[in-house]
Amino acid sequence: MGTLLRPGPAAAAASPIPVASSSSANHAVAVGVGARSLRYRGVSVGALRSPSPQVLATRWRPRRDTVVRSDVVAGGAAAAAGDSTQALSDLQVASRFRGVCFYLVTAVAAIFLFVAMVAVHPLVLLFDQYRRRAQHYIAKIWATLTISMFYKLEVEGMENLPPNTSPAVYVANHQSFLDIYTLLTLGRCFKFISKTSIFMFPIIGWAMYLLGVIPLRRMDSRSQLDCLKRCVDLVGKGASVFFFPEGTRSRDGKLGVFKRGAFSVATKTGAPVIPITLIGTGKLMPSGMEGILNSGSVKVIIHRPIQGNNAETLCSEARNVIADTLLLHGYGVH
Ligand SMILES: CCCCCCCCCCCCCCCC(=O)OC[C@@H](O)COP(=O)(O)O
Repeated sequence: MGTLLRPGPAAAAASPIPVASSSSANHAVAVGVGARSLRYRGVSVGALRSPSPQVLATRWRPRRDTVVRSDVVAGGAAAAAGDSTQALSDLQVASRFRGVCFYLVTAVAAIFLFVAMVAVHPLVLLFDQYRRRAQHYIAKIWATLTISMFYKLEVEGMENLPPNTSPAVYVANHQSFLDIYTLLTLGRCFKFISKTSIFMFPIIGWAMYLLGVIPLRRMDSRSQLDCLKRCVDLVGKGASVFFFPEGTRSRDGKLGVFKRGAFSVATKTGAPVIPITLIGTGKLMPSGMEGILNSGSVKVIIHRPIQGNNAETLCSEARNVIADTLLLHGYGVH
C-alpha cells in the first residue's frame, strides 16, 4: 500500500478536536456532488474540479443503483414544473422508499432496545461504569438488526481489533451517518465523541447518554479541552474512545484533514491507535441526503495498531494508512 500516490503528510490543524464549518461544508456539497453527477452521466465537467480525474472516474463509474444529490434535485424540480415524465425515476423512488423503511426499522428496534438499556443501567453503573459492556452489546444488536436488512457488510482485519479489556484510541474516516451503525456492529466498547446536537434526538440521544458518549461543542475550545480530558481519563480507567479525526462527514467523498486530538489522547495515555477505513457508506447514504438509502455494500478494514509518543507522527501514520486504502478502492483524498 505504501507505493500509492499520497497527497502528503496529514496536515494537523490548529485546534486539537475536529471543528466543522457548516457554510463552507454546504458549499462543498453543492460543488462536489454536482461534479459527481456530471461524471455519472458521462460528461467530463467533473474532471475540471478534481485534481485526480482517474480516481473519480474509477469511483464514479456509472451505477444504476445509486442516487446522487443532483438526481433528487432535478427530479423534484421537474415534478414541480408539472413534467410528469421527468419526475423522480423508479430508482430515486426506490432509494427513498428504502430510506423510509430504514428509519422505520431502526426506530422500532430502538424503542424496544432502549427499554433493555434502561433496565440494565443500574447494574452497569454499579459494576462496569467506564466500559459499559452491556449497553454496547445492546447497541450492537440495534445496529446489526438495522443494517442486516439493508446492506451487506464485510469486515477485514478483525484480528487487529483489540479485546474490550484493552483500552485503545480508534479513528476512522467519516462519510455518512451509516458509519455509526457500521462501527457499532464491531462490538467494541469505545466511547464516540459526538456533537451535542445529536444528543437532542429522542431515544437515540438518551441511549447515547446511557452508553457514555462524550459530548463536544465543536466551536468551543473549552469544550474541546474538557472532551480531551474526559477521553484521557476514560482510557486511563480501561475504556476506549472513538474519534472521526476529520470532525465532520466528507461532503465530496474525499478524505479530509485530520485533527490531532485523538492522537494526543493516545500519546498521553500510551494507548494504541487503531485506524479503520470505512468504504461505501457515503455511497449508500451520502452526507446531506439522509432521507435516501441506496443499495450496495459496505466494507470495513481494521488496520494494525500503531503506537508512538509523538501525536503529529501518529496522526500522519493513521491518516496515511486510511488514505492509501481509500485510494486503493478508488476514492480521493485531499
Ligand atoms: C436504543 C438502541 C441503541 C441506540 C444506540 C445509539 C448509539 C448512537 C451512538 C451515536 C454516536 C454518534 C457519534 C457521532 C460523531 C459525530 O458527531 O460525528 C459528526 C457527525 O456524525 C455529523 O457531523 P456533520 O457531518 O458535521 O453533520
